[in-house]
Amino acid sequence: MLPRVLLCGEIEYVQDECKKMFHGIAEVIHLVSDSRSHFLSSFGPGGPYEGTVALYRRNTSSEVVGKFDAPLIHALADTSMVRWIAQSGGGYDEIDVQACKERGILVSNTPRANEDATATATLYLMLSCLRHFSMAERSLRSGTWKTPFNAAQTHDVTGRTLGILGLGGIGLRFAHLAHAFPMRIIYFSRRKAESAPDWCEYVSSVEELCKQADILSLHVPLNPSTVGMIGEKEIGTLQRGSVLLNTSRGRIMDQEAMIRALEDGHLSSVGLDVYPDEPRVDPRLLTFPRCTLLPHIGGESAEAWRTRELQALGNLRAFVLGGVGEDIVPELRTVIGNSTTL
Ligand SMILES: O=C(O)C(=O)CO
Repeated sequence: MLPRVLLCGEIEYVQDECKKMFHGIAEVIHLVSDSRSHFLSSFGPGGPYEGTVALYRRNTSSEVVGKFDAPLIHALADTSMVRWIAQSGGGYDEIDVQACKERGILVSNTPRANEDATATATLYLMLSCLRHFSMAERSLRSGTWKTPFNAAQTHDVTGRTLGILGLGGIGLRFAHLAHAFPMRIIYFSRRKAESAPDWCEYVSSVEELCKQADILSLHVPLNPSTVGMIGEKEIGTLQRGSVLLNTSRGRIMDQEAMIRALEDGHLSSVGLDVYPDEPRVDPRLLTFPRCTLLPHIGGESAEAWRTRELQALGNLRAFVLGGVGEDIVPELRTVIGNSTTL
């Protein structure tokens, strides 16, 4: 019997490639569960997922199965042969990687795949927040032409200082896109990025970044050390009238502090693609017409989706063939070699 690979979330863009990639080496099966308990009880003998050694995972699967939190990972390790989870997406905050580490399950993600899409979305948010493009379009569509758009409250990009928090793939790509404009670009990362161009200045702390920037853009992954990283103190350190952009994860921001700063005008607007409790959007955010709000579509373009599906499946294929795939998430890189073979 061939080992089985379970798709927790559909492949939409590379179905033919998927068939070819696993032909003769693994049987690709689909999620049939309608609940978390059914999912977890289906890996045993005679169950629909018997013989599954690896999972492909999209965040959409959490609607049925829930997040891959510690209880799910432990149950999976107890009841199945699953040793690899290939997350489709750059963010893997819905998977408890520490629990995976304890149980010898490796996790890969798809860095690079949606760098361009997410950086472009961030650029759009920056321009829209400064020039109120989203508000202007809403006024046209509602039949009021330019009202309540008010040019006196909009601003050019020229001369602004863009502060980038996290110069990984997306942060760096955004820096390159923004460099087309006459602005100063600074960044803070845990360490100085070797790939940073000369014009992208390193500052030594988040505080310094907030002091100098009048547009702050967040590009760090969500993990226990980044939850609430931008809160009251950091927002207060930004200059009055600053703009905040977030295309990473909602919980990196303290949403209450952000809303208070919008209410008292300390932040002139925010451009968001992500929220702490998606798909719920705090209704208070909808009352600030100058903010641009997207429904977490930053990383979604046809090219990005295709690339991330291929990359995640490639990681699974490498695991099935050789016991280890690529793109293992940083927290688990030291585990390679333990418990990963079929
Ligand atoms: O790749 C991800 O994790 C995303 O959230 C894309 O927006």
